[in-house]
Amino acid sequence: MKKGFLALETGHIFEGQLIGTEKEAAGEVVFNTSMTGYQEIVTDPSYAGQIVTFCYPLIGNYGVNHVDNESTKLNLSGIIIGELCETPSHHLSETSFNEQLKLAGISGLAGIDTRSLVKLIRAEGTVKGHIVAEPPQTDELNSKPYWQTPFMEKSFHTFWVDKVAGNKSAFYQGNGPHVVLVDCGYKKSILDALLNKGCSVRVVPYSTTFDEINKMKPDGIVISNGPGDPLALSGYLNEFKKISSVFPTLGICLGHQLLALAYGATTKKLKFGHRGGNHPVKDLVTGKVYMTPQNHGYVVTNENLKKTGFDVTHINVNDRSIEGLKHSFYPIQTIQFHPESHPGPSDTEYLFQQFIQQLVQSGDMNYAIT
Ligand SMILES: NC(=O)CC[C@H](N)C(=O)O
Repeated sequence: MKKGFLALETGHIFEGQLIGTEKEAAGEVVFNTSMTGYQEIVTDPSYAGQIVTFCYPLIGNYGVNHVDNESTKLNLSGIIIGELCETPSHHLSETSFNEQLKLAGISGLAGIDTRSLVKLIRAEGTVKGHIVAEPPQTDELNSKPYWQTPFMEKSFHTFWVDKVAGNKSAFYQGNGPHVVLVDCGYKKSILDALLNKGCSVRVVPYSTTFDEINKMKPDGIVISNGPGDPLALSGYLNEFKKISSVFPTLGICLGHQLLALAYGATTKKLKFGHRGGNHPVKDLVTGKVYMTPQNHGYVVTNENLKKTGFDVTHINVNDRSIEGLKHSFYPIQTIQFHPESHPGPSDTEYLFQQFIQQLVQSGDMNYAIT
């Protein structure tokens, strides 16, 4: 394997071996603490613009299959791992992780001391990084243009430029409530969670207007997860507000942030984000704490929240940040974490159940939730 380097905005350089397509890559360097689920992570659209460091030391050991992809593409900019396993063992495995990276045109580095990299990110905050074949010169490392790309500010729109060509609205017939899934870069597991409960689901792009959605006569709306800074969608907030003030709405991750912004809340960037499979979240209504899968760099803040009509329903037990909101007047529930899991625990799947129950009741439907 060829030598390769991770150069960080802080001036630190890590040496490892190039994997995947062995091309140069750049992005915001983040870390994920999940012990399994690398296939779901690399295919989760929310990582667009980011280089993901896997904290778990061995990656690739159970290979890659055709059922666990969260989207049809690998959306992240690169990956960083400790040890790459090239001899996977799993009854579903069809190819190796390295092969998957190559086919998708994604580069990465193996043999990196991920523990010290993660400690650095925790101390310095999320940093920009370049995966390169030659160690960069000091003057390059110190030059502003090298670090100028605003990965997170532009990742949503860059992701959609790539996606639009192959993405059409789709309809999936079920025998339950009709849900419009507003696609901001949705994970397949969100669609599956709704379909498994019998819903009919229409997937529409994030730019679909209230009038267009109204004509579809949905029973409810789910606004999905997605990449980048939620403020990149400022131009669409009015429509999200109109849609959610008429139809029962569930917002997940980016969808949660967008609904909060639409009603006048603010968002900020976390120092190093929440990405992993065991983030404890307290449901303030029941007092129960759930383990949740998470993947986000931005959060809704308490500032202005009173004026929005939203009440906090869930908080993060580690840093007390906002994890869920419910509107006091409109039927809107939003959550910062991922009830659809994949990867991670499905303890909060009950939120889909609650949402669908609400649609059934408001639509006066004769339908049993599975
Ligand atoms: N998973 C998501 O939807 C992430 C939302 C947003 N891009 C963030 O990083 O905070």
